[in-house]
Parts: sequence; structure tokens; C-alpha cells
Amino acid sequence: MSQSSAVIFGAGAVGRGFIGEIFNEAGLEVVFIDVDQALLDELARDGSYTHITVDKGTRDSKTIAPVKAIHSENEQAVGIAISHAEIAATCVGPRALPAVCRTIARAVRLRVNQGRPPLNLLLAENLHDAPRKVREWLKAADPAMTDAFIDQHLALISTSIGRMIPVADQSRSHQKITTIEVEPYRFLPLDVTAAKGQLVDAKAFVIAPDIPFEYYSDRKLYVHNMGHAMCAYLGACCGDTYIWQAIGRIEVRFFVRAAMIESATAVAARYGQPMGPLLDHIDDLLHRLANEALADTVARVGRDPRRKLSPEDRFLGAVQLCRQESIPSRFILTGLAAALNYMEMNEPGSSVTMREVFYKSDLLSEQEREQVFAQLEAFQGGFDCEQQLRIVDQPFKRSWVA
Ligand SMILES: NC(=O)C1=CN([C@@H]2O[C@H](COP(=O)(O)OP(=O)(O)OC[C@H]3O[C@@H](n4cnc5c(N)ncnc54)[C@H](O)[C@@H]3O)[C@@H](O)[C@H]2O)C=CC1
Ligand SMILES: O=P(O)(O)OC[C@H]1O[C@](O)(CO)[C@@H](O)[C@@H]1O
Repeated sequence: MSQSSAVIFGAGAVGRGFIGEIFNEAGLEVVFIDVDQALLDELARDGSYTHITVDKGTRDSKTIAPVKAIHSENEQAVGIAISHAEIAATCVGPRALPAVCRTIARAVRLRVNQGRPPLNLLLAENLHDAPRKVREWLKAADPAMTDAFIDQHLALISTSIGRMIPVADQSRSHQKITTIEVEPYRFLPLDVTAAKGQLVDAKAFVIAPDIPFEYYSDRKLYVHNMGHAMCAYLGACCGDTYIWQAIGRIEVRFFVRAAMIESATAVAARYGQPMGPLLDHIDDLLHRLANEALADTVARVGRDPRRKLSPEDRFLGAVQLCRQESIPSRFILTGLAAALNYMEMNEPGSSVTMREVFYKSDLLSEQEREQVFAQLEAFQGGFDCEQQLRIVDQPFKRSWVA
């Protein structure tokens, strides 16, 4: 009997570095669908790739096999692969996802014509509300993809990808292009309530049907992503290139940890979860950020500060959640000020527009605005921890402080 298989759209960092490993461990043949011909050729030629877990002083290498590779435009081959798959996943990035939905729509129709059971499709993307968006793109791609058809034949499953897999730097270019280096963290929370039929049994899956999945997605965005970005912005202010350098500074670590705790307290309150596991998660994250072997850069983690400062993203979203749960967010606001400072460092004058946004909107209260602008001014001279702390410590009168 031939081996059961799994299909992965996107053979990039998350595809090879995380989801491919998870499916391989579950005993499945991994079929990658991608558009990068050079990558596909090498995967197809070898029928495998090298997966290296890097940590301080250790490199744990293994071969992921068997592996197949198909070009996204090879409609027939994609259809056959999807028809046979036990499970599938997307990890292509939000920009490529609408195009991938067209491919998925055609392939799923073929699967249905062959009388196969519903397909569990993991959405391994950094994309808020991914199942709803994917559903809309599927419907737009193919008139046969009605809500009823999707409900019957497809399970669109949210995941929260915590593993960090930075793009390999040029100094490692002697490696094959299929080789991937990852950090040891290996948990994949997923929204099991959306699954249909028997879900593949994989060690890395975190299945907690009693905890709303939003707990994990909020933890990712407001604790992990917020703290990560703050670390990048404070590091940039200190002239650091790498995240491990930034988090290695005691003053950066102190501020990042404090901001993560504010977010975590709000997440715990929102979902009625205990703080203990969240504090452990934070300390584990801080340890992971110090992983020098990953060579993750301040520039990668801090990229696109304007997007990161949008109302529902990691900073303002966290501030809003804190407000809703009556939790202070003074350290998160320090991260926000550091983000504005980063914008200003790279694009002088750009923080002025953001100031106007804050004045015209109710995204920040008057006191919050005062704190942020005072901190932004203080950042002009570099990251002076004591000065920043003095601003954070200003008497801060909130409605719930008696
Ligand atoms: N790299 C990381 O540390 C993390 C990434 N993520 C998220 O995971 C998702 C994937 O990110 P990465 O793997 O880092 O990106 P990546 O750029 O390394 O990989 C994306 C892959 O998708 C392929 N692709 C593009 N268009 C396609 C199409 N039409 N059909 C098939 N394949 C196509 C690309 O050729 C590429 O190989 C994104 O949503 C990202 O935000 C989430 C957490 C961690
Ligand atoms: O990909 P973005 O939104 O620019 O932010 C970088 C974030 O992405 C990740 O690489 C993956 O979630 C995080 O490690 C990091 O916080």
C-alpha cells in the first residue's frame, strides 16, 4: 500500500521548516506546491531536504523524506495530490493566498468528484481571521464554491505559528537552497473545533478545545509579536543588528518583559486563563529571542513599522485589549514610542503624521498620548533606560485608580 500523504502550499520557511517536519513526523509523505522552480527542482531531484534545528552551540540535522514537489500551475498534478491527501496546509503569506485559493478551489472540486472525505486545511499564516478571508477568496475564485459546498467539503483551520524561521543569511549560501534552519520551539496551536472527521495525529499539535482559539492568536499578536517588535525597536535605538544583541541588554529585556506581562495580563483576563503558563511562555520567548544561532535581525523583525502601528496590530491592539480589561499598558506604550522613533530614524518627519493620527482619533487617551510623545522625545538621544522609566512612572490617573 502506498504511503499516506499531506499537501503543503508554500515550500518556504514555514512550509519546510515547520509544517513539513510536523507532517513527516506523523508518517506522511509531504507534497509541496510552490511557484519557485529552482526550489521545486531541487526538492523533486532529491525527494528530500535537510532540516536543521539550531540552538546555542547545537545543530541537530535530519532528513525530511519522502518529499514530492509540484508547480502550482500544474493543475492536474495538484488536483491528484489534493485528492489523495490526508491533510493540507497553506503557508504562502497573505499576499499570495488569493491566488492559491484559486488553485485550491479547482483541486478540491476534483477531490469531491472522486468521492473523497472533507479535507482539513491548516491555515499556517500570520493572518487575522484567516478562515473567513480564505472562504471569501475561495468563493470569489469559483462559483461552485458556495458556503454550503465549503462547509460540506473543507475545514478551514486557524493555527498560531510561534516558531521563528528567519531567512538564511548569505554567509550560509554554501548550503542547498532546500536546507532550512529553525529554532527548537515546536508547538502548533490550532483551532480543532473547526476540523472535520479524524484529524491527523501529530505530536506538535496543541489541541485545547476548552480554550477559545482567540486566546492563542491574541497571545501570539499581543505578547509574542508585540514584544518581539519592541525588542527590535529598542535594539535599533541602541545600534544593534541582531535580535539576540538587543535582548542581551538588560534594560531592553526589562522593558520588553514588562510590556509582555501587561499584554499577558489582559489576555488572561479576557479568556479567564491563569497567568502562570503565560509567564512561562514569556520567559521562554525571551530565552528564544537570545538564540544567536538563528541570526534573526532587528531589520527583519522591525520591518514595516507603519503596518505594525495600525489600530488592530500588535501595539495599538494590545493597548486596546488592556483598556478593555482595565490593565495598565504603560510599557506597551513605551514600545509604541520606540516604534515611532524607529520610523523617525529611517524616514525623518514620518512620526509627525502618526502624531496627527493620535490627536485626531481616540486610539490613545490624552494621558497615553502625553506619555508616548514624552518618550519619543527622550528616544531622540538614544535609549536612556532611567529617563524612560521616569516617564513611565509619572503619576498616571486612570478612571479605575481610586
Ligand atoms: N518565517 C517565520 O518565522 C514565520 C512566518 N509566518 C507566516 O507564515 C506564512 C509563510 O511565511 P514564510 O514561510 O516565512 O514565507 P516564505 O516566503 O519563506 O515562503 C512562502 C512560499 O510560498 C511560495 N508561494 C508564493 N506564491 C505561491 C503560489 N501562488 N502558490 C504556491 N506557492 C507560492 C513562495 O515561493 C515561497 O516558497 C506567512 O503568512 C508568514 O507571515 C508565521 C510565523 C513565523
Ligand atoms: O512578519 P511581521 O509581521 O513583519 O513581524 C515579524 C514577526 O513575524 C514572525 O517572524 C513570525 O511570526 C515573528 O517572529 C515576528 O514577531
